[in-house]
Amino acid sequence: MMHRAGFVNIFGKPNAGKSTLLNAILGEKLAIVSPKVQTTRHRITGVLTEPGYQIVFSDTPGIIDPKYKMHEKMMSAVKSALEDADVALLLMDARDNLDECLELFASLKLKGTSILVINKMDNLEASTIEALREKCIAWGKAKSVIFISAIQKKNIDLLKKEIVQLLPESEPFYPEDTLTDRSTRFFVAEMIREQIFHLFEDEIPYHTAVVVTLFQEKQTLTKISADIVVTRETQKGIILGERGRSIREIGSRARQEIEKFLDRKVFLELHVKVRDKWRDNDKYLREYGLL
Ligand SMILES: Nc1nc2c(ncn2[C@@H]2O[C@H](COP(=O)(O)OP(=O)(O)OP(=O)(O)O)[C@@H](O)[C@H]2O)c(=O)[nH]1
Repeated sequence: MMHRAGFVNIFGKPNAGKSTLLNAILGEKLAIVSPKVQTTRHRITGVLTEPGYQIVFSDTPGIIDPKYKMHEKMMSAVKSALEDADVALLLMDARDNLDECLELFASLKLKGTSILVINKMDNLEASTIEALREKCIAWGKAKSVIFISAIQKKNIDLLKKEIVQLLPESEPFYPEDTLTDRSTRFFVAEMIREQIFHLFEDEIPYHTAVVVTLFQEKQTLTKISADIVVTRETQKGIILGERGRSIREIGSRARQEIEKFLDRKVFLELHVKVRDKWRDNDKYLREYGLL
């Protein structure tokens, strides 16, 4: 039987549901999902291996202002990801302005084939879906148009089938049991960062990076230390909370998530560090794995 394999990039505006879709397809919690925008800083690659095919996914950051150096890096990641993909999933929220999204997608220099994926169909009436579908098909720039609900896992199998059809004939790129080529440390850092997103409003999460400084597999548990890096002393105070209440909360929630992910007991130690302007500094960005 012919084997297909290739690279697929999910592309869309912040909050379109890229991380949720990736998780729905892979069935594992790989990318962090949060109702706030711009939580995805890295190119996360998930690998789906099934009989007859292998799909290598990349969850690229949404479109954003190159306001900070970090954002410039994210934008260049978006560009290269688009260039080297066999298939691009152009993902949009069904409630976003259609014309605006289509214009945006049309402006991308896509090399491979693209599928227009309209997410959050659970928010729409059937008649609205049909009207939208007609407009999308009339656009004509995508190979196909698929409505999904990433959160309810609706039409995910249909989408997978469509992707596979568009993949080139190729041997698999990764061993069969590979789920991702990101290190466990990376996911651990993301899980800690996710708790910061859940616990703090406004500015704080955007000024925060998490670096895992120690990852030790002991006989009965895994010992992990991590630094939460912020830009100002006042932010450090907020992360710590009154008598360390907030950081204990972050630690206990993150530990539970990490234990589920690693499927073993975890001892988690968190420290808060102040690094002035870390987001504009190449040295720090490299250290935090953002370069
Ligand atoms: N109703 C509904 N909400 C969804 C669906 N998919 C995602 N969401 C929600 O939309 C929000 C954004 O989802 P994410 O997956 O974090 O979006 P993203 O595109 O990865 O966002 P960034 O990380 O900011 O680039 C979250 O609150 C999700 O729960 C869906 O199918 N239906």
